[in-house]
Amino acid sequence: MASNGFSVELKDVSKSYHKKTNVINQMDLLVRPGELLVFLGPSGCGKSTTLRMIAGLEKPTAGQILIDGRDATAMTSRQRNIAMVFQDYALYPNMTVYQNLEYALKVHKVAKSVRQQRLAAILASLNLKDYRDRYPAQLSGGQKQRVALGRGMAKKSKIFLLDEPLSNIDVQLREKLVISFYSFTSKTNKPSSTSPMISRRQWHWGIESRSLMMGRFR
Ligand SMILES: Nc1ncnc2c1ncn2[C@@H]1O[C@H](COP(=O)(O)OP(=O)(O)OP(=O)(O)O)[C@@H](O)[C@H]1O
Repeated sequence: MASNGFSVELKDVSKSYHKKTNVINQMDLLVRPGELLVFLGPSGCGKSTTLRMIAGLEKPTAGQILIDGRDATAMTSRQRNIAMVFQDYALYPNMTVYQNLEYALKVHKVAKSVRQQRLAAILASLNLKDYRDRYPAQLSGGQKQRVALGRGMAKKSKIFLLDEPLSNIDVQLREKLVISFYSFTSKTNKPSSTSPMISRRQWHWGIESRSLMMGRFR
């Protein structure tokens, strides 16, 4: 597919903690740019571990991870160009919603006018306009998850790793958010569930899923 998003490839990857039985055993996986992959499975089967290895937060015990076709072993998190939304949100407690979203853009030296425009659109699409000046401690779990999701959207990362990003969000809002998220990360900017690359059925998997990974269209 013509795209400048990043591919993710796992080759024969295994992972054990404390030299015990493998949590992940010889896993092979290829996610091409623009593809969306959802991990489904029982608690403890290794979904988060897989995402954490791709993000560089855990090292595989064996095997190789390639990001954009390059060995990820020596890559920093920034070089991997990954946005990861964690189960625990990982927001900065001393920053407001707006500042949390803006921080990533400041680090990447995005101009103020562009920041303002992009963040206004993200706040609107995530139903967060009324909360922009609140601190994380003043938000519900679902509102915090939306801020964490917004941060990945703001950065326009090449790869999104979302670990239970929607578990605290009610069903109606889930669908709206997934479509908003898709439109922000897609080249076409169409919040369409009829995209040739992602079928409606896959969207429902995504919406209901516990962990999901998506490459970015662009
Ligand atoms: N830091 C760690 N040290 C030791 N064992 C760990 C560590 N992190 C995870 N595990 C174990 O590895 C296995 C896989 O955990 P992981 O968090 O990847 O599962 P999961 O599929 O994401 O589960 P859930 O759906 O409950 O979040 C579990 O048995 C867990 O107890």
